Amino acid sequence: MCQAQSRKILTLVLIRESSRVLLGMKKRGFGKGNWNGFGGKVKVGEETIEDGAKRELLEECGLVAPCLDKIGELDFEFLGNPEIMEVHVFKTDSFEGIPAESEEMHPRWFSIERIPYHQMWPDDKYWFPLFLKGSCFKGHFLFEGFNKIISHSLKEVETF
Ligand SMILES: CSc1nc2ncnc(N)c2[nH]1
Repeated sequence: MCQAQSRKILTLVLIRESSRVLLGMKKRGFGKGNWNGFGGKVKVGEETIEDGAKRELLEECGLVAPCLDKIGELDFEFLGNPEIMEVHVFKTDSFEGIPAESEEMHPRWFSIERIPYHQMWPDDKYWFPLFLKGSCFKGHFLFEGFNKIISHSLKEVETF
């Protein structure tokens, strides 16, 4: 008997300069202890998913990003959980402000040669290199628990 599946729309923003990427150490909640992009839920009443992404970026590290480029869509599924996380991934290299710590996140710049994959979600090592080379991508990751990927699919796409 298959379970009905529902989807939760989430955002993920990566701030990229020529040779470095801004990541945030998640201080609490889901993903605590991982270096993540910035993002989270899209609120009811927010015009677009991109608006939600901009709001989360500002809340989590104090940066204002006037425009975000959509670069990816990642579906995360967890064994036994019918709710699929549909994560819309954005990047930008233009922002205002200085990265600041929040209750959620401790921001830090990482050289693109030294991305801390051992302290990131296990899926990142698959799609982050596509982000770093400027590709757009679509992927699906099936997790058992939060640390084991049972299966995944990932493809580069022309554009969104
Ligand atoms: C639940 S799987 C997941 N992978 C992720 N990669 C980067 N940032 C996140 N918030 C992520 N969540």
